[in-house]
Amino acid sequence: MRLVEIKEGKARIFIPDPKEYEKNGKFDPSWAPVFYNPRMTFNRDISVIAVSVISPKSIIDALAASGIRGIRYYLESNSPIEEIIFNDKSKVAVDLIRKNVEVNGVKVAKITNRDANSLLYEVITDYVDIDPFGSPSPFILSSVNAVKNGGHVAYTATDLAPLEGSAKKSCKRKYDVNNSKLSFSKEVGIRVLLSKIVREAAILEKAVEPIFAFYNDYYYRLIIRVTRGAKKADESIEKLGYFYECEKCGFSGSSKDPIEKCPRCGNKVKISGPVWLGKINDDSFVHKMMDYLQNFSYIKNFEAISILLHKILQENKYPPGYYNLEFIASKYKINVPAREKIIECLGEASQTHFSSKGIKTSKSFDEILECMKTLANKV
Ligand SMILES: C[S@@+](CC[C@H](N)C(=O)[O-])C[C@H]1O[C@@H](n2cnc3c(N)ncnc32)[C@H](O)[C@@H]1O
Repeated sequence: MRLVEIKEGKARIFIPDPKEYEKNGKFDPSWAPVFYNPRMTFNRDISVIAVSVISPKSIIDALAASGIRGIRYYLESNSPIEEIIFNDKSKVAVDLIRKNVEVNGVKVAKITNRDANSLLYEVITDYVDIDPFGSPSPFILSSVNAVKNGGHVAYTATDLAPLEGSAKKSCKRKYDVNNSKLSFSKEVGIRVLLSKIVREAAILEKAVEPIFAFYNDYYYRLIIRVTRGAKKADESIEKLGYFYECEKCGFSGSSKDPIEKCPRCGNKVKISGPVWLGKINDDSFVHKMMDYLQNFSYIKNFEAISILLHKILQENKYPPGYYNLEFIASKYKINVPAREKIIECLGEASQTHFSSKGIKTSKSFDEILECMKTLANKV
C-alpha cells in the first residue's frame, strides 16, 4: 500500500494514496484499504472544539480508520487527555493507526484490533466516538454502556435515506420508527436517531440529553450526555412523540400520541414517530463552543463553524420542526417570498441550518400563511 502524507488541523497523517484506488478517474474513500474522507474535515474540526469543551480524560475512538479523529483530539483539544483507545476491526487500519500515532507523538494511545461492540462492553470511559459507514445503530447500546455517569457519546450518521423517511422499511428496521417523508425531513432525521438512542439507553436505565446536534453536507453529527437512573431514563422517554403533516392544507405539528386527522382541516395526515421532541442543542454548551472557537483560528472551517453555531443558537429558541416555505407556498399556489422578509414579518422567527427553505417560529401556521400571502402579493 503506497502512502501519502496529508495535514489536517495540527495532525500530519499517512493515508493510502487515493491515486492507487481511482476507477475511471474517480475516487471514493471507501475504495481504499483504510478510510479517510476529506469531506468529513468539517465534522472533525467541530468535534475537536466540542471535545475541548467536554474535556474528557479518557476517549475511545471506536471506529478509528486512520486514527485522524483521536489524534486531532489529543493534539488540539485544550484538555489534558490521559488515555485514548484507537480501535478498528481492520488489521490494515490498525497498522496505519500505529504509524500515525507515532508520527504525531500521541503518548497516551492504546491501539486495539477488535470488533467495536465487544470492546465497548469491556471498557468504561468519559467519551466514545462512533463514526461509522452509514448507520450508528449497531453501536448505540454498547457505546452508551461504555460511558461513565455524566459521560458523552458522539455519533455520525450518513444514512440519510432511512432517517429522513425516504427509505421507510430501512428506518423501521434500524431505528424502529415509522417514518414518513415530511417537508421538514432534515430535522426529523436527527430526531429519529435520538429517539432510537433514548430507547436503547433506557434498556440500561440510562438517560440521554443531547447537547450538540447538526446536519451538514450528507450527514448528521450528534453529541449526547448520558446519566444513570431509571427515573431519569423514563423522563427522557417522556420527551418522545410524533410529528404530523397534512398533505392537503400543509399544516404540521407534533403530538404526544399519533394522530390521524389534521387538527386544522380534518384531512388525513402523514406521521413520523416516535421521535425526540425535546431540545437538540444545549444553549450553554453551544455558547462555550463559541468561546472556545476563538482558540482555533487555524482550522479550515473556522468561519463556517462560527456561522453554524450562531444559527443553532437562534433556532434553538423555537419548538421542534421547521416550516418549509416552498412546500407551504405550493399548497396555496403562491410565490415564495424572501425568507428574511417572512422572518421580519413574523418577528419571533429564525432561519434553520437544516434547510435554506425553512424557518423556525413559535408563531402559528395561520400567521405564517398570512405573512406569506401578504408578501407574495407585493412581489
Ligand atoms: C467511516 S470509517 C471511520 C472514519 C474515521 N473515524 C475518520 O474520522 O476518518 C469506519 C471504520 O470503522 C471500521 N469498522 C466497521 N465496523 C467495525 C466494527 N464492528 N468494529 C470495529 N471497527 C469497525 C472500518 O474498518 C472503518 O475503518
